[in-house]
Amino acid sequence: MIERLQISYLRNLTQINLSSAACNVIIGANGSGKTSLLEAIFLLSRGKSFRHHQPKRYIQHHQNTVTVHAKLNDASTLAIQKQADATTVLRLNQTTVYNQSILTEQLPTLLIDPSTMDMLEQGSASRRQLLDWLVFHMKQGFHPQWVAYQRLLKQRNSLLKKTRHLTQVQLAELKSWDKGLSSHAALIHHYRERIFAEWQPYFADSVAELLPSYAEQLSLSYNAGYDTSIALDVQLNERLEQDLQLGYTRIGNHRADIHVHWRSDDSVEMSDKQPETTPEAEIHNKRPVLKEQAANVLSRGEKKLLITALRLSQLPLLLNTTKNAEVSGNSLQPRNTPVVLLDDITAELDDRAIKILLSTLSQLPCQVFMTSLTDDIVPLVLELWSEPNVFHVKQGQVFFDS
Ligand SMILES: Nc1ncnc2c1ncn2[C@@H]1O[C@H](COP(=O)(O)OP(=O)(O)OP(=O)(O)O)[C@@H](O)[C@H]1O
Repeated sequence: MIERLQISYLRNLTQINLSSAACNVIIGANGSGKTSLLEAIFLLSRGKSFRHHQPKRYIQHHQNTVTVHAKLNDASTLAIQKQADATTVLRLNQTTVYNQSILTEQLPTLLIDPSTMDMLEQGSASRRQLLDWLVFHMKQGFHPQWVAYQRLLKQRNSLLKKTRHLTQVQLAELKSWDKGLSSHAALIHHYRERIFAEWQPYFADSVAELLPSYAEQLSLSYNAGYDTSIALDVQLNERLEQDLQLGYTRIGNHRADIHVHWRSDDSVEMSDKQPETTPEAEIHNKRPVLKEQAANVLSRGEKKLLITALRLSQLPLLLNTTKNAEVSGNSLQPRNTPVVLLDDITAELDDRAIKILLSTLSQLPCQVFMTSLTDDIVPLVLELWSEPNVFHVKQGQVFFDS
């Protein structure tokens, strides 16, 4: 849990130094700097912003460096310093570390941002990251495999981009990369599949709470990104000509996806009208799998609830795993307390959903930072948490409401 947070030169936050509690409410007008505060915590945990990729966009104008420093309740300290050219320095307990994953592991951060509606409709990356966030924190072996896979994939893609006709030497090199990709792929899929199976009942529970009338209709599916019954290198070999034409690798773990499906009594009829071909069906040349995406059926408000359910359902699962917990007294306590960032939920969710979300969070051993335009949320927070911290943000200055 973050006890003290220091931020220098992040957007309009010049010098911030605050002490935090289990629940922290950040109230401020539009443009005051509330979201930047959440962005700072996310940056420390993940090494990137959830709003912009380029550091020069979030480093304060006329400054070269942004710094975020946190002291956790176990006295450990974490720090990130980023320059406009993306040069990054990371520190754990004042010692420089070279992998962001070390800080990510110390400070698991979950952003519940129901405004990100495109998550259901657009490319697979954000849905895949949703699953990978869980797998990273729950399966120790996952990250090294993922890093090794990405490295080989990058090499393969740059070769495919460079030429459409491989020399014998290049072909031999590519085949050795494919062997490596194949063995990493099998493990990555294995970890993802396991965690996905564990996640499903938690997702069903969250849907039952947040979207009770659709509890029967909504379900998740996981697509590995390739046909997992055949070794990836065999399939890559078969598709080599196509990949050379495309200039990139079309199948593999990097194409994995999570879908939310909608099933109704007339789902066959609905599906027949809008058939969806999954990559696996395409690879096999099988009959297309007919499915209806929940995003095609749900209203805007319901999609927000669904995105909230997807994220919220991850927390109890993470907290229930032994890798992330240790015995303290008679109970299991999380080793690294997850930090939940809630951005402007009062503008995105109705009162019922806010109540469910906050009461669920208040019962979990996690730390919460939430932003709000007004202090209407404070009475509910006071009901649910014993000693929340309330901050007011005005033009980049943070004031503690004692
Ligand atoms: N690189 C930058 N340097 C300085 N100020 C910036 C920079 N980028 C954005 N800002 C300003 O920082 C302020 C804080 O923005 P932020 O998004 O954190 O506000 P917010 O309180 O969350 O607002 P809203 O409720 O509208 O989302 C804005 O006024 C914005 O114009």
